[in-house]
Amino acid sequence: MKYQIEVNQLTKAFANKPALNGVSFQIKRGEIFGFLGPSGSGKTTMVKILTAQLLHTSGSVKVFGNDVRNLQNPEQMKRIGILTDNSGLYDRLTIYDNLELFCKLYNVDVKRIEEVLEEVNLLQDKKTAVKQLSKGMKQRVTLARAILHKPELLFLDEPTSALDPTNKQQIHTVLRKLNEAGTTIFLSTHDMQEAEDLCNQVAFLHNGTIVELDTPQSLRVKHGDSTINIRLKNGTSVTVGLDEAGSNAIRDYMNNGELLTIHSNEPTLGDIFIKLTGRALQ
Ligand SMILES: Nc1ncnc2c1ncn2[C@@H]1O[C@H](COP(=O)(O)OP(=O)(O)OP(=O)(O)O)[C@@H](O)[C@H]1O
Repeated sequence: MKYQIEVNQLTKAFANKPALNGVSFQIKRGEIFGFLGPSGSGKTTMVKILTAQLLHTSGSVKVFGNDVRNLQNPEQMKRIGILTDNSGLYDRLTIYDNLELFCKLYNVDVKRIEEVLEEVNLLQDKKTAVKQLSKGMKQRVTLARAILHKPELLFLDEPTSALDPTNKQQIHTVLRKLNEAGTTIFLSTHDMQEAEDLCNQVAFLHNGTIVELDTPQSLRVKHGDSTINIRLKNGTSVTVGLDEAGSNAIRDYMNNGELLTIHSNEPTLGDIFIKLTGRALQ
């Protein structure tokens, strides 16, 4: 099996109104695939379709090489983990007791609870009731629950939305480690920095259609203007091209001791999204 996920000409309509239209992409094992789009572009709908919670209108969707409906089989369902904004945690139970319930559901040894809480940096809080947790801590419990059964494929729908930078970083660290250990990740986000930091491949979603799909690096090269910005010690700035004239200019500034800093003018993913769609992701 070459791909963990294969989507071909997918369409999803709600009451004849299309939410996703002609969407195609493939995700290889071990990738972190970013599905980027502003509010209402169809990200959650895509996650629900890929996790067999919602049926698509037309096109084909394969997960682990089989029709997505195979995920309704509990044994197949155990191969995936899902984190959505609907946490499904029991507020009055402790972190540990919440995870214990899921251990029973997934037939996972309770020894795994301490291991997973260590991973999300919550071991010392295991006896705290969920209702007493901060938003960031709660989200880390939700992540712990999603990875409790060591899924091969993890779906994350806006996992760090509205979290502070520290909690966001902690979640990113966990995701990187999981990915290094072989977990494939489908990440829906409107946070372009998150996508730059984590993803091997990104799809830009606009009004239910993919308008661009590539590696972040290739997108930056494709949509960049191939120039370098030079700041000189006298306070002025100069823009030069990535050509012989540009390199001669840089060499001269260096030889004359005039050079202060050099910056590439590569666009961010956010810049590229605005260029393609005319609107910001946030
Ligand atoms: N159950 C539903 N019934 C009718 N329309 C729906 C339903 N679910 C989603 N939609 C519509 O489909 C479109 C895509 O919604 P979706 O929730 O997938 O977007 P999103 O990118 O996840 O947005 P957000 O970031 O705000 O969660 C929207 O126009 C939404 O109103």
